[in-house]
Amino acid sequence: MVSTSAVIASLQRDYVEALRRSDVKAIVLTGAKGRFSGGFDINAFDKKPKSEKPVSLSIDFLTDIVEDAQKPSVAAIDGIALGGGLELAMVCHARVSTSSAQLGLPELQLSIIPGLGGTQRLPRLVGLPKALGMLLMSKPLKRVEAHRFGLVDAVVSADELIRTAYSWVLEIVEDKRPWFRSLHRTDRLPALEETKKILNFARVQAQKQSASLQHPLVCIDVIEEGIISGPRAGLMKETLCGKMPEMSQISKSLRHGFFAQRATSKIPNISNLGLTPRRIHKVAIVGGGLMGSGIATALISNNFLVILKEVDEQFLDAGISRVKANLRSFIKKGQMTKEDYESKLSLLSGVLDYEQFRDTDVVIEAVIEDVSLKQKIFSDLEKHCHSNCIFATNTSTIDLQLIGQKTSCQDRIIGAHFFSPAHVMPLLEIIRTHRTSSQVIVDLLTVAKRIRKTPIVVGNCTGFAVNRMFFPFTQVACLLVDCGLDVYHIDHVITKFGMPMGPFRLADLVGFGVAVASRKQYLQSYPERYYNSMLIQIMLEENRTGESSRKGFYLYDDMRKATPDPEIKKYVEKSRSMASIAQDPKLPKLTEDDIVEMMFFPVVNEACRLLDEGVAMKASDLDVASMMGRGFPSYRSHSFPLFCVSRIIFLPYH
Ligand SMILES: CCCCCCCCCCCCC[C@H](O)CC(=O)SCCNC(=O)CCNC(=O)[C@H](O)C(C)(C)COP(=O)(O)OP(=O)(O)OC[C@H]1O[C@@H](n2cnc3c(N)ncnc32)[C@H](O)[C@@H]1OP(=O)(O)O
Repeated sequence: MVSTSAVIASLQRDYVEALRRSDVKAIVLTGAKGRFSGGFDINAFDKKPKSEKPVSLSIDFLTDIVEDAQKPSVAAIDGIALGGGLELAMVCHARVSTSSAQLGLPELQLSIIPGLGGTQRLPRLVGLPKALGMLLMSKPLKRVEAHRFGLVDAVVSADELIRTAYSWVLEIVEDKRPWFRSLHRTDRLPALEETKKILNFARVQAQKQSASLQHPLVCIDVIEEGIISGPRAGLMKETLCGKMPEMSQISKSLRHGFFAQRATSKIPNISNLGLTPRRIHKVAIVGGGLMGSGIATALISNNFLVILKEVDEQFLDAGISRVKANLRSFIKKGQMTKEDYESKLSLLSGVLDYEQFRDTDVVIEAVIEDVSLKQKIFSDLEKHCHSNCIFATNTSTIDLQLIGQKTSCQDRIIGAHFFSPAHVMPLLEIIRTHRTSSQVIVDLLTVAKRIRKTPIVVGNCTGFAVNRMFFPFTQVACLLVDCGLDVYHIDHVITKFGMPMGPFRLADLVGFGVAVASRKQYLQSYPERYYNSMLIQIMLEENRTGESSRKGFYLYDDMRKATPDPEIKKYVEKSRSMASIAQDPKLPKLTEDDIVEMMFFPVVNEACRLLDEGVAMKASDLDVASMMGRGFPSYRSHSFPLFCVSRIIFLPYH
């Protein structure tokens, strides 16, 4: 792979040469293989720049040489123009794109300040509100919108792209078209007062979106500097802010996450065998509950033919209604059109028996966590499906060999553990036994990519990887409460650390019945490191089941708003009296960091065991599992270096 600095150096050399040559009137910049540019090589940010002198590519090259040149340039954009790629295109004096083009500045999702003038040129081309939305949400613009907002000057077919760009740039030379230097445009910038209002609103939104991250606010400051003090001052501030050490630490974590996520489907002795994924067209789902309907939604949304089997009409209607509700939520979020809704729903059919299973390519079982029921289903599937059909189970904990015990096709049995809600959560945990065939794994990896899930392939054990890694999380929380710490203080500290919710709010969401059932599995499998708190059991016995009963560790109103419940004091006291632990007077002095470490160090230990036992193949897979399966804050692996399991450290087990 050619290094970024080499690419930039050759671009600069060729550009200067083109400007020098008298036989060159104008310049067209374009990409290769249907892509303009995916942006800077993200790896380059870990390399120390050769020269100590801060060479500003943005000013010395792009602005002074390209934009202020005596010869016009036009960017011919096909495919993606992201990050530095779009910034380069915006330096040109016009932009022509194909209808497949995607143009965006996704840098902030990596805690990188767009460093080639994007913070100055984008607002001047598309207007301040649109530019802020694109930058802060890392949301690209596509064809019609890109043209409507003025990011591109024309949208043509791929065949016409270069020819149109050539004629466009020559018409600029002949003064038949305007010669815009986007850095100096002001026609799309609001008045100063309006600018301040828009920027302050953006600051509030950025804070709401992620209070702990500074780089979105820094980016807004850089934009503001350019509008108030002039675009060149903005470029200077952009260059300086791009080098802020604290942001580069967070960026290091986010860039690790970017590559780790892409590395999960690289599985030694599986993905490098050259196996061709088989055509998967029709998928059957057994069980139309919360998970089954979510999985069905994910599949039909990505054009799979799906049959949903339930035990009777009532359950089937309920399952299909859940799928419809899920699709409507996509429409509400602007992720699906009303026309799409009908076409996707037409891919789903409900059944009450196995008759239509004969030509299914994959079956995903998603019934309750009952071993004998699952065994019966797999035995029936073997009778009704063709001999290459893949049998997947959505179980979150049960040993796959147990599930497939009553079949003779263990090579086709695999785990497809979705995370609730299955049509939203990005992670798919693929569990293989030592008998699962490589072809079946490759096929399911392909399904995962098609439904836009990030797969991690793990071995077969109680809890697999994600739930096993995090089972100490709730254990320690209950231990700390039995030792005297407050339930809501623990939840507050963990939420403040960056988790989507604390362990007790999570227990309410999952439901106490599931929590108690899965704990039994862990007690059987890992008795030596199991803390048997009675807290949840006590509450379950008094019909507190969590969010579903509107009473758990919190009280819930009709809008699912959680409010601390003073009533739980009696359960906590009963649990403490049953625990054989003396109240620790030092406990109230625990700092928030102490609590975070006590909650996460055992998780890191469990992660290291998963690696040591070969259940997980790469530490970075477990980083991805934590971030995408449990919402561990991706920007945190730097401040909690122990957690970034890639740097394995065995810790004394708390
Ligand atoms: C000159 C020395 C530099 C020293 C540093 C000093 C800096 C000073 C100046 C600052 C300049 C800043 C310029 C700019 O503002 C900053 C940037 O441009 S940051 C990068 C912005 N771009 C992105 O964030 C895009 C990220 N990529 C994607 O979104 C997607 O990959 C894609 C491009 C849409 C393609 O998607 P897919 O087709 O699904 O393919 P994959 O995602 O699987 O990717 C395929 C393959 O490519 C690797 N890859 C993709 N993008 C990058 C990238 N930007 N850098 C490095 N590698 C990239 C990806 O990891 C996959 O690799 P594989 O797994 O196949 O090995």
